[in-house]
Amino acid sequence: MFREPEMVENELVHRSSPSAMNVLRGRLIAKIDEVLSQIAASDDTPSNSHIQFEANLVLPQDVTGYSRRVILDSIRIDDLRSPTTEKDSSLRCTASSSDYVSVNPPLHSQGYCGLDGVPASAEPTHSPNTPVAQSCRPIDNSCVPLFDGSQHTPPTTPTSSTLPTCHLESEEQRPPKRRRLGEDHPHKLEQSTIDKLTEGIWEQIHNPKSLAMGNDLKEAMSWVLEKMSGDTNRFESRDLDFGKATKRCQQITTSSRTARAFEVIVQAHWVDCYDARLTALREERPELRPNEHKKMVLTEACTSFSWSEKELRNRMAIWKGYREIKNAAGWSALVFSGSGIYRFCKYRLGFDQEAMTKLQSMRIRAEVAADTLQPQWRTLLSLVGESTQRHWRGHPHDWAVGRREDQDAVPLAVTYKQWDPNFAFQNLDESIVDCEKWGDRDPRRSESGPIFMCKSCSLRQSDTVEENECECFPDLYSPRPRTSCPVQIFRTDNGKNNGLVACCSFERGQAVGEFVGMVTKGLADVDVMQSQAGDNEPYQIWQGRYGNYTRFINHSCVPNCQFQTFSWLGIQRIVVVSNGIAADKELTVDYSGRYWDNLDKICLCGEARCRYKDRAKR
Ligand SMILES: C[S@@+](CC[C@H](N)C(=O)[O-])C[C@H]1O[C@@H](n2cnc3c(N)ncnc32)[C@H](O)[C@@H]1O
Repeated sequence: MFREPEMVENELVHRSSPSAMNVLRGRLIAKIDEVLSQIAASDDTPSNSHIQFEANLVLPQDVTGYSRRVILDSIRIDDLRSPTTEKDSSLRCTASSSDYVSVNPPLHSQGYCGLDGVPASAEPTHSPNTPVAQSCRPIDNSCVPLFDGSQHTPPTTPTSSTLPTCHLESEEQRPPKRRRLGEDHPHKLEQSTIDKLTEGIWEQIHNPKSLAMGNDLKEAMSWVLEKMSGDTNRFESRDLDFGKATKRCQQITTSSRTARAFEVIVQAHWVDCYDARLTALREERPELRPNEHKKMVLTEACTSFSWSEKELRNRMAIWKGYREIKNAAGWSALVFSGSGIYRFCKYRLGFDQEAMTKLQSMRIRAEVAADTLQPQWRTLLSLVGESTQRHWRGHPHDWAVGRREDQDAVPLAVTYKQWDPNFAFQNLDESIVDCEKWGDRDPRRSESGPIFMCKSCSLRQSDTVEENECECFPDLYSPRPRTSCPVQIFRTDNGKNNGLVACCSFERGQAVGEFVGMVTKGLADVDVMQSQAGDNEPYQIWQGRYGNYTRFINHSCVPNCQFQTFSWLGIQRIVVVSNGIAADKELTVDYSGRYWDNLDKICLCGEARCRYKDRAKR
């Protein structure tokens, strides 16, 4: 019923005619030019590196099942770079409307950050019980945050006080240059197939509509069955109702995806059963040679499937790939792998040890995300006799994951236990306004409508699909349903306690998330984001006990994100915006000099250009 996709790309791999060679040559020259100019222009490539050109010789799966690497040539980066290569500094944030500030630098030494119960730096400095005086400094025109990063013992509740406060403050909005939709991006590195596969898995796990379960699935299937049995009541032949067609199409598309997930699970499991059958036969018939055992099992299977041996072998090669992915990355990765897995397993480009290591390291992470975001995925496993019990419960960000295969995920509270045995953090989608401080006013509101025009794009903002025109940050602000942001809280391995890692890549200018917490004022002893909407009274956003994943973003002297203010429907928001983030990278912002000036820690960002790594000497 669900056909495996046909191969449409990579046709040239199978041809060797002179014209095919010419086409290949032309394509390669264009590709190499593009990649070289991108790398030459990139800041991230150290000058003493070199680029190696390789080809993959893909052998038939039934011979080895792996591709073989052929090294062609290499070139030094230094030889590539021309003196005219310039850095794009357009994203250096020159103004934002918000600053992170730490309010009266709390007590800290090793690693408790200003956000009540945060992490540790490597440099113990003063007694955790001794408050360190910190004062708020005037705000400059940069939009980098000023986390306090210094607390050792976080307060359980925020306190209003007259103590000096350090915070992030808001400035006029000047958004970073954003890539417009549809704009060409000449400097984009092609992803390898394993990267495409893993990103596909993460995207599907974070998309609440990726699997159709329960009634949706039943309804779609019963519709298909009715249609097949000739009942046309539900969609007359002349019925061109667009809304109905869209709904139906969406239902069937998602259901097919679910059925496809069923298919790969069952096929991977079938390979396990095939091996088990082979082992049993070896014991039953020890007098036969290994090839004879194999032949017997294949013949048995060919008869049941009604396939030729060649056909079965070809399919088995792909199914073995599914099984390898399942063994490395777990069932959840298989379920959410989508159609990309077929191509990956059929052509096996990049299906090597490195890919396996990458898949192994995502095993627990993918399971945490799948269990907490789409717990119903496990019901699919009942087909192959696996446990359908959910293992990871709660909110996806109740867990701090590891990035290596041998690192388990741990409850978030455990990672703060040494500083705060009662640590608790409530995940919010939206900020909450502290009504004790603000009554029924929201200090972030500067316009009351009914019509709101975007200050960035000058187009209309609305919470209805028909009226909204603003597409500035569609992942966060649009009437369309939102998907979860593909990020995870992870255990850093260099003394920063937790951090935030990107599961998928984020384009430059794309929103990572809104800085969400409690909108309050007058707090001391804690880190807050400080901002002001128009002429309103300044406000603070405190993330000590309530907030979202933006709370876990660490500092880097070469950050890949920045804070920016944005007004949606008249309410000021503080948005973490990507400067261009590759999948699997830690998300970072620049906390700014003012934040670090008030800290007695060293910076552990590890960048060659780190400004705060040698603070003792300073
Ligand atoms: C907003 S929190 C970030 C999340 C934090 N790492 C956690 O585990 O909750 C800021 C604190 O993280 C730590 N931190 C962040 N970036 C750092 C860096 N580059 N070097 C050292 N410590 C850092 C500091 O303790 C800082 O006070």
